[in-house]
Amino acid sequence: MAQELTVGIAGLGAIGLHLARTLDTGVEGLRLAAVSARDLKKAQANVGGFKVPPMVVPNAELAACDIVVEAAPAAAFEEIATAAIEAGKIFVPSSVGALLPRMHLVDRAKQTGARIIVPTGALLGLDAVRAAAEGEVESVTIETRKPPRGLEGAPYLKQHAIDVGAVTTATCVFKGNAFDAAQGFPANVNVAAALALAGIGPERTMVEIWADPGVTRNTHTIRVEAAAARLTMTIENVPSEENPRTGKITPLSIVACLRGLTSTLKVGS
Ligand SMILES: NC(=O)C1=CN([C@@H]2O[C@H](COP(=O)(O)OP(=O)(O)OC[C@H]3O[C@@H](n4cnc5c(N)ncnc54)[C@H](O)[C@@H]3O)[C@@H](O)[C@H]2O)C=CC1
Ligand SMILES: O=C([O-])CC(=O)C(=O)O
Repeated sequence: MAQELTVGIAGLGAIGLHLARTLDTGVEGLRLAAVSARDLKKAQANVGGFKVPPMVVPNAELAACDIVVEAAPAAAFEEIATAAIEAGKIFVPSSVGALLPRMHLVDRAKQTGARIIVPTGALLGLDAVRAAAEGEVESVTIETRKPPRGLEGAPYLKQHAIDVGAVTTATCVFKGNAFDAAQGFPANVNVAAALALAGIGPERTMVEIWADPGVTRNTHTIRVEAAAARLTMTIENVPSEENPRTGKITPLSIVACLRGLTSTLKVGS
């Protein structure tokens, strides 16, 4: 049998707590060893009833685990990522947008032996996008539509004095590349960052963000025009109760991603 890998999770919100609970119920080849959070006392209470309670540690100490999953706000990304990468571990980011302006971490990982594994997260089809990007790709676009409250608090909206609370019809609030989208909407379009990394990069990947009172789900449509194929794919994510910005499928995607690190049978590229 393959060796068991220990997992550390940074952040116990919509993604992290769900993931922690799933690992505690038992996932072959993986053991939840440690968690971190902003409020360590609250974290202790959250995991206290687990079958096998993990250690509650500061962010940097998660790097003692084989795999570090970041599921914290983007502002905490650098501390969590740096510790894991310096220690040569497997780093699985949720705040993928925060990786785009820190691509030096990828170079550093090459030196330390760390790996950075970006999960598909709230998106779909990154296997096909990666395959297409092995050949010629003309264009990659993503259109994100969220119920207005799923965009609340984004720095771009504040800078441009856009009040999504007042939106009554579908309104395009951003059009630009994935790099700028990730900076302006750090808690809303990590999917665009993941798409950019899978395909043709953050400068060439084009993004539209819509505040749409007509949708109840966080909806992402990817369009890829490539020499080998044309892709059009849509995912409609049920917003999680804990954080309406985050689709419920996100922690499930991370569980699937972690299983892929240890499973004998792995499906999809
Ligand atoms: N890759 C993807 O497809 C997706 C990524 N995300 C991103 O994943 C990240 C986590 O999302 P959610 O779980 O929905 O957020 P959340 O807000 O529900 O949970 C974040 C947790 O981190 C904790 N936290 C705050 N500061 C911290 C610190 N300095 N160190 C450690 N923990 C800290 C908070 O107390 C909270 O419990 C966000 O950046 C979000 O934008 C969200 C949805 C999809
Ligand atoms: O959950 C979603 O639909 C997408 C999301 O928040 C993100 O990409 O950050």
